[in-house]
Amino acid sequence: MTKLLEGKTVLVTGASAGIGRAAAIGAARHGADVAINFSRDVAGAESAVAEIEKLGQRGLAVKGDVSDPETATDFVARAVEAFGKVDVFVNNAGICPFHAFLDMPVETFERTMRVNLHGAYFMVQAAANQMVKQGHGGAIIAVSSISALVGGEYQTHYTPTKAGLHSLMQSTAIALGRYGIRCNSVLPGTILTDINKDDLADDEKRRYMEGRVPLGRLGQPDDLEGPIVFLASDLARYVTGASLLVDGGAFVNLQ
Ligand SMILES: NC(=O)C1=CN([C@@H]2O[C@H](COP(=O)(O)OP(=O)(O)OC[C@H]3O[C@@H](n4cnc5c(N)ncnc54)[C@H](O)[C@@H]3O)[C@@H](O)[C@H]2O)C=CC1
Ligand SMILES: C[C@H](O)[C@@H]1OC(=O)[C@H](O)[C@@H]1O
Repeated sequence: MTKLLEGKTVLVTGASAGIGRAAAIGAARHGADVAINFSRDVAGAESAVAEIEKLGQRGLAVKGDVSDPETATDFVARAVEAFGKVDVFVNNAGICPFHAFLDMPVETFERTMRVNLHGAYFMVQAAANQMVKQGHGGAIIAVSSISALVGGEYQTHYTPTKAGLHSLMQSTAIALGRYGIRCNSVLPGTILTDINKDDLADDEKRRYMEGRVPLGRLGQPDDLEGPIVFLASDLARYVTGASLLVDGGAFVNLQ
């Protein structure tokens, strides 16, 4: 297999499970040393690092809640201390506590904004500052969502954060292009992870969501591995400000 990220240092937020974990392990499989951020799941973080090391790469887990701006500078500083540089930053951490619109609790709305969007802003800023200091460019990838483009009845607090991430990548692509830093997003469809375990425990809902996908199945976390590695790699050297749907065709499936 051609390794696409040989010699690179990759940072991934929220990588103790799900899509972030798949991205981190995928980056290691492609030759990168990988630092992961995690919030609470120590066992998940340790096992992700163990998998990275099993692939012959260096791994590091740094604890921190991304809604706190200091987590961003700490994560980047710890990664640089361990690996000397940051080449790729993947903003993945996110929450989606499904809830109806009319009685959305203020704290659920604010927490979702703070984790998904404010956290991303400060993380991307910290990673970009490090890349600018290094002077040899870099790649930033945001795990946005198909929900950046379409709504969800129980996701009125969530979909604006995903549209915000998509927009953040477009604006940072402009702000950082002169430094050779590329900024793109992936837009996953429905991927089977902890974030939607309760929602999809309802068989009828799960069958409905599966039925919307032309490729005939819901996604798995490692379906994101290739698209994220590609955008991180030099194969995508002229790709910036772009977004890549990874949804089995769900978005285009009107009827
Ligand atoms: N699963 C899906 O269908 C889709 C997921 N996404 C996005 O993918 C990203 C990853 O989610 P999944 O892997 O699906 O779910 P997940 O629940 O397995 O992963 C979310 C990760 O974010 C971490 N996290 C949550 N709050 C955090 C905080 N305050 N600080 C640091 N880390 C925190 C969690 O610990 C977890 O590791 C999220 O941004 C989500 O919005 C986007 C589209 C579809
Ligand atoms: C959590 C949801 O299942 C998931 O999140 C998204 O961003 C997609 O829209 C899916 O609905």
